[in-house]
Amino acid sequence: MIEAVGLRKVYGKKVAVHDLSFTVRPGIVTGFLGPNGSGKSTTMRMVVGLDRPTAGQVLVDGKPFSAHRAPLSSVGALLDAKAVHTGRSAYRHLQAMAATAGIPTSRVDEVIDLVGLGEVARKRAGGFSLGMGQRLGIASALLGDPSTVMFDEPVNGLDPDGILWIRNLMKDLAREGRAVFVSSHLMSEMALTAEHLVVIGRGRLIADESVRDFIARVQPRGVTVRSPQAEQLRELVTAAGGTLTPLEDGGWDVRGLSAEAIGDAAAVRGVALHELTTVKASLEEAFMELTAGAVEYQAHPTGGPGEPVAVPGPPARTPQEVSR
Ligand SMILES: Nc1ncnc2c1ncn2[C@@H]1O[C@H](COP(=O)(O)OP(=O)(O)OP(=O)(O)O)[C@@H](O)[C@H]1O
Repeated sequence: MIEAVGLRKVYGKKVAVHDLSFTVRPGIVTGFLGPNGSGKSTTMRMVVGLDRPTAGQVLVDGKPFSAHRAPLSSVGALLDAKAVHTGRSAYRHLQAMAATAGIPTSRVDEVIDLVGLGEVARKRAGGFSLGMGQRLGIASALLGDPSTVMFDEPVNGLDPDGILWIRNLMKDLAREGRAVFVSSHLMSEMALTAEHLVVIGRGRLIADESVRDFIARVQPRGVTVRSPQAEQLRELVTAAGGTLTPLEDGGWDVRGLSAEAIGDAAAVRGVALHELTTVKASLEEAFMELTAGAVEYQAHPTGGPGEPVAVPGPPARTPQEVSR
């Protein structure tokens, strides 16, 4: 478990983290989100004592990381996967770490199996692919069987198999009762992995709540309605002040009315409905909306011919958004 209380970090004139308080609880995956430069890495480094807070404190299982007798058993961190690339084999690298921390060698074999590096464990880790390096970084993080794991951008640059593997691993680690804290830029991935979110912008807390509550803070994207009585549906929606746009598969996207209002109006007029679904915003849409004022390095549209415009438009609706 991680508890940050009034955490602050100043580099010269730059306030990287402002009075940040949040809790990462055991048994769930907590996603750590924020635009570039918002202070995620700085915060994670403070958790494991790699950066000293200017003010406030961060506790792991009730005490500072430095006060733990067996730090590798309190927090296992993957902060920079490249940092574990070495001239040694993966096995020797983990064995050296284990020896330093008083961890039995049998645990080295366990974590090598756990991350699926068995076949290459005796090869020089410096020659590893990004995905293999990531697995070795995770093996290092898990070596001490820690109660808390913390991963900074663990799926960066990985192929779909690697991403799926890390997603399942994080969920399994949480199911085992560990606190799992993970940062990522990939919103669709976070939506599939995290149950809870800590969201920051310019070093300040924007949200510390469930993914569901975070998404519920923004307006739904409309209501999908399907009816065999299309004409009557159109009339009743228009009469109630809503607008309809036909969907490719025969349904309607209704704006300006809630699902309840449409359902009630249809019931009064005896119009059958085969579908009535509120379309929630995706995590990405909610994130864009709620962090809009907190983007450190904003790209501005230049308007020049052929110039890419960096401000994102609303993404197309996906089945995932409908079902969330
Ligand atoms: N050692 C340092 N010295 C000076 N400024 C720093 C240092 N480390 C980070 N910063 C600044 O603090 C702010 C937060 O940086 P940090 O790397 O924590 O953000 P981040 O959310 O992890 O960003 P990203 O998503 O791009 O990795 C940035 O403005 C960064 O430039």
